[in-house]
Formats: sequence, structure tokens, C-alpha cells
Amino acid sequence: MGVSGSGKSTVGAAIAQRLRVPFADADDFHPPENIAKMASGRPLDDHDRQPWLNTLGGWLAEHEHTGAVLSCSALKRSYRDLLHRRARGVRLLHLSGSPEVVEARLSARAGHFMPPSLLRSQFATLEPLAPDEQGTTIDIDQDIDAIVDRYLATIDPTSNLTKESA
Ligand SMILES: Nc1ncnc2c1ncn2[C@@H]1O[C@H](COP(=O)(O)OP(=O)(O)O)[C@@H](O)[C@H]1O
Ligand SMILES: O=C(O)[C@H](O)[C@@H](O)[C@H](O)[C@H](O)COP(=O)(O)O
Repeated sequence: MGVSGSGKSTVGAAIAQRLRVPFADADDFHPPENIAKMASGRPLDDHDRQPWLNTLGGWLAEHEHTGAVLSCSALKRSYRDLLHRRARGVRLLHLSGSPEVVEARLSARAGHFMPPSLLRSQFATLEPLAPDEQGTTIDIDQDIDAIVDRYLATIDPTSNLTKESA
């Protein structure tokens, strides 16, 4: 989870590769109307996100037997609760960064429908993990491999699943 540009797709794909489990990017599940809305500079609202989140919950539930990684903004607690209701075992990784760091990354990213101008609304909507949510928050101001190593250590500190050994 995290705002647009926080690294969800990049880090999520890397974690899935290291764990050898399926990966999906929630961006690929948006209906065309949602993509068009964001591309035109208008943020999604709860109504736009509801069916999308339901589909994502279904995807997670379908993959509970193998384990899987889904990168999804999941900005609000209520969105995460919805996913959790569909797939009880969901663990969260919040990729957290300052608006300055994220903005710099978004400005350098090419070929994506999401305009950097929507970043302000993403931060305004973001509800960081609450203490009673099962999850980890990691600062994105470090190398992708360092983020992945740090996360893997939280889910299995004994695995020694380092970049070199994976
Ligand atoms: N830890 C990182 N260090 C440097 N660049 C990063 C890092 N994580 C992601 N990026 C780059 O930042 C941009 C946004 O990452 P992306 O994975 O698309 O974010 P999101 O899926 O959350 O929108 C991409 O160009 C990506 O290559
Ligand atoms: O809930 C939302 O408002 C969207 O899901 C949004 O948070 C997401 O970030 C976009 O789909 C852009 O995609 P990127 O996160 O890959 O920039």
C-alpha cells in the first residue's frame, strides 16, 4: 500500500519474485472509467474504488492457498478492511515517504496514466497503518533491494532470504 509513486509496483514485483509467488498490480484492475478519471486529473472517490476493491479482494482470496503479492494503493483503513474481509491472511506493507521524495520519483516516471498533480489528494486521503492492523511500514528513501530485504526479514526473520541467496 501507499500513495501513487511510492514504489508499490516496483517493490511488490521484487518481493513476489523473491518469494516465488504470483504478483498483481491493482492498476491493471481499474475499469476504464477510473483510468480516464485519474488521467484527466480527477481523484477517485469511495464510489469509484468500491467495485475495484471488491475485485481485488476476490483476487487475493483466490490466491490464499499459494500466497501472492498485490500492489494496491489501499489508502484508507476502510479499503484495507474490505480486502481483509475477503482474504483473512492479508499482511500489509506501507511504503511510506515524504511528498518531496515521492514527487521526485513521479516526475521522473514516464508513460503512466497517473498525473503527478494528483499526489496532493493521495496524501490527503492516505490513512497510515493503525496499531491494530497487521502490517509493516518501511521508509522508501532507500534502495529497492534494501526495502525488500527489510520486509522479508519482518515476515520470516529466520529465513536469511537475502538477495544473494534468493
Ligand atoms: N526505492 C526506490 N528508489 C528509487 N526509485 C524507486 C524506488 N522505488 C520505486 N522507484 C521508482 O519510482 C517510480 C515510482 O515507482 P512505482 O513502483 O511505479 O510506484 P507506484 O506503483 O507506487 O506508483 C518508478 O519510476 C520506480 O522505478
Ligand atoms: O486509489 C487510487 O486513487 C488509485 O488506485 C491510486 O492510488 C493509484 O495510485 C493509481 O492507480 C495510480 O497508480 P500508481 O499507484 O501505480 O501510480
